[in-house]
Amino acid sequence: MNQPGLPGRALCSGATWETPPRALSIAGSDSAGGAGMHADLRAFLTCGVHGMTAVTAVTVQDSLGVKSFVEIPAETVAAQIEAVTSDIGVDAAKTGMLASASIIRAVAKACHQAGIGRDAAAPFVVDPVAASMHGDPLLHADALDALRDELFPMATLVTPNLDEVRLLTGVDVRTRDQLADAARAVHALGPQWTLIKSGHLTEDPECVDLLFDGTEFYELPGARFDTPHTHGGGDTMASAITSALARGASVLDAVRFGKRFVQRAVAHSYPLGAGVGPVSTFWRVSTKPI
Ligand SMILES: Nc1ncnc2c1ncn2[C@@H]1O[C@H](COP(=O)(O)OP(=O)(O)OP(=O)(O)O)[C@@H](O)[C@H]1O
Ligand SMILES: Cc1ncc(COP(=O)(O)O)c(N)n1
Repeated sequence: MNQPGLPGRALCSGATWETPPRALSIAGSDSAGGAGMHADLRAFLTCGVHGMTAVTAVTVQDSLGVKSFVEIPAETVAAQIEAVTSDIGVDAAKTGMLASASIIRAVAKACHQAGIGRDAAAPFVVDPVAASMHGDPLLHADALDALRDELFPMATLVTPNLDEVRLLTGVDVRTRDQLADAARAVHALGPQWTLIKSGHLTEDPECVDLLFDGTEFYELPGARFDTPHTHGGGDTMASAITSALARGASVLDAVRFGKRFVQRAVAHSYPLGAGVGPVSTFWRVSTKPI
């Protein structure tokens, strides 16, 4: 759904800027700046994509966990999606924290109307965020059915971690060779592609994620870095994938790019506060003196 942007605007000495691909994050905010829509916008920027947001919830969060959150009314979430997609357009979208069943239903309807989804013009990445890495819930327990029934069948790609796999399907993955069972069980919920992330297999010396299209399995190998600072890793990966999709990549290429991107982000993670620090995209931007 690449629509021509406004004509490039002359800045200085003949320079012009063209409208970059446009990606939409439907997610919660993280006051600590590590995860959620903050991570999404950083990944979009560093992947050369214009980022837009539909905020679903405002969390009170620091490096030690989520203290509380307030939800945005479902109709306001839908209105944000409607506003930006009808005026600006969208080349790919992703979801993160959705908080409640009513927000999920509103997102599904608004995305369908905006041409976002597996059978629509703009690819749709559903990251089924259920809890923070500290275990604080970010999704009401009664919203799982809505996630499974309304959103998964619309998704171009779903990207659960192993806790989310267990919540959604009951499959409990303890070793790498059980990832394929998890991928089959998640895939049965209706997405076009399924990516099972292996970050929580902490006994495994590597981080080998598994991608499945319903027929073929694709292993995504990667080193496991010895760092506790992986806050926002899932959001960063899903947003890098969404950026690549917005730029026209195939799902397989986009996921391979997302894996390389998050690997480097984990490798450059840093401590922050008294708890867990974020993965970093600083390696993609200039740190020259200002
Ligand atoms: N210590 C690590 N070293 C290298 N890669 C990692 C590490 N931890 C996670 N990853 C990778 O980061 C990506 C995110 O995986 P993970 O399973 O942690 O998702 P998540 O739980 O949704 O992330 P988040 O921490 O944001 O909740 C995957 O590609 C995973 O393999
Ligand atoms: C708003 C928001 N969205 C997502 C996460 C998950 O990230 P993590 O699992 O790294 O805590 C989070 N903590 N906050």
